[in-house]
Amino acid sequence: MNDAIVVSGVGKQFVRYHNNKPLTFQEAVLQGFRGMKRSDRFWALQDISFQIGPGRMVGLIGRNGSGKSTLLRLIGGIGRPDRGKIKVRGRIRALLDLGVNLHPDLTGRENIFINGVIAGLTRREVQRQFESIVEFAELAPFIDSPLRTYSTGMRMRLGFAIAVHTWPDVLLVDEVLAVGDLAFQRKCLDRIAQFKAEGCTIVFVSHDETQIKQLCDEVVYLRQGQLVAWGEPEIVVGQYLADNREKTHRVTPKEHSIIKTAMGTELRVHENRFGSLEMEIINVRLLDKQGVPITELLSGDPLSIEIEYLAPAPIPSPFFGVAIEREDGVICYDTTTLASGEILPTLQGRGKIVLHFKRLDLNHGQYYINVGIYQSNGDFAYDYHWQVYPLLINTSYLYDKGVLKVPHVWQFDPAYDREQKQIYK
Ligand SMILES: Nc1ncnc2c1ncn2[C@@H]1O[C@H](COP(=O)(O)OP(=O)(O)OP(=O)(O)O)[C@@H](O)[C@H]1O
Repeated sequence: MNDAIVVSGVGKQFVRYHNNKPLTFQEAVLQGFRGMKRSDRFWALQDISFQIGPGRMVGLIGRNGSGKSTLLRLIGGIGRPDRGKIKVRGRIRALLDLGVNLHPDLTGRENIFINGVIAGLTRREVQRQFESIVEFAELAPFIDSPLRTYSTGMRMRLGFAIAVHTWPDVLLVDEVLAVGDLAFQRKCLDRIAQFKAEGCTIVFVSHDETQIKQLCDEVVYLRQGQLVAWGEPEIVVGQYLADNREKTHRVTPKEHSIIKTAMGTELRVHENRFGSLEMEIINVRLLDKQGVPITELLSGDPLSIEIEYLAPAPIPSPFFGVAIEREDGVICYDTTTLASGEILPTLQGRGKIVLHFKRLDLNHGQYYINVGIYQSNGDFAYDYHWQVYPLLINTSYLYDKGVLKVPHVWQFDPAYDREQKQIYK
């Protein structure tokens, strides 16, 4: 076999415990002993088969609880499949629960030595790598403090730094990039890209489809423990996103009162409004640099998009998205709080979030600002307003083509020909 990883017919069962277990004998009698069965078994993974060639980078995608981490753990040798087989060639390094093996009472320095050795390095190798690990983790001033004085982010950085200073043939990465600030995430991604360039086989779990599409050669899509698709990132991620959109359609209530926005558009579910409405967008304003509500903007001017929301019950870490769509359906720009590295806390009640564009260099034309609030994993939208907020972009010159109006000047040099002739004389 030439493949680095072969997963064949893998199934994994877990035990699920029930909450309705009777607490007292009296309750058990009242429930007719139905709740006495404390648990049952379920398949977290079923009949999963795929192969990964050496040096390939493969993304695992799927909704919450679809089995991604379980699969990654099994590939990493943590637990055994109940059915089927997994074969991995070479030394594996798993970036799963970073920081789990770090000891709180030992200093950063001591942890580097112990964990380096656990990861298969000799003491001398750790010694040689030490400075580089500390530098990567950006922890030099704290390296002799006990780990319990570190923040979660600092521990993660140390865990990641130790892990990436070993030389694996197969690297397993589970969502670790959601940790730390944007600059550190960038550094982790660069390091992973370097591993890839050095021929390391990588399996990568992420909820960020854009990242998956950018980095991976292949994608495996899991749904409820089953393999839905495996192949080209563009196609498989496309299928995953289409499924998510379908879920948003499914959770959108059949009927809801029609609401008129401040701009005068009627919001109608299943027409221009989609989502479970557990959390609602109650007002959106497009504002110019003076904070004045607008529906027209001069290309190159700043624009702020103010979104007011209402969450009657707590909503854990939702994310907000804004897309600029041209009248003909071309998505000119699409961004989310998540993509910008903003992890929001649990939100409840009324609140406001504003997205500021320093300048909007779009070409002249009619656009819409689409606005959405999404469940933390992007499984579905709580509320998504499509083609509700119009924005007309004006430019002083109407003959340019394309989506962008890139600031530019033409510079003509009449002396060029004369100068060239002199040079070649
Ligand atoms: N040790 C365990 N015991 C019992 N059930 C488990 C265990 N580990 C995972 N599960 C269950 O198995 C299913 C798959 O979980 P898994 O963590 O692999 O999903 P995931 O796709 O990684 O989810 P997420 O995106 O939330 O991390 C879930 O229903 C989860 O509750």
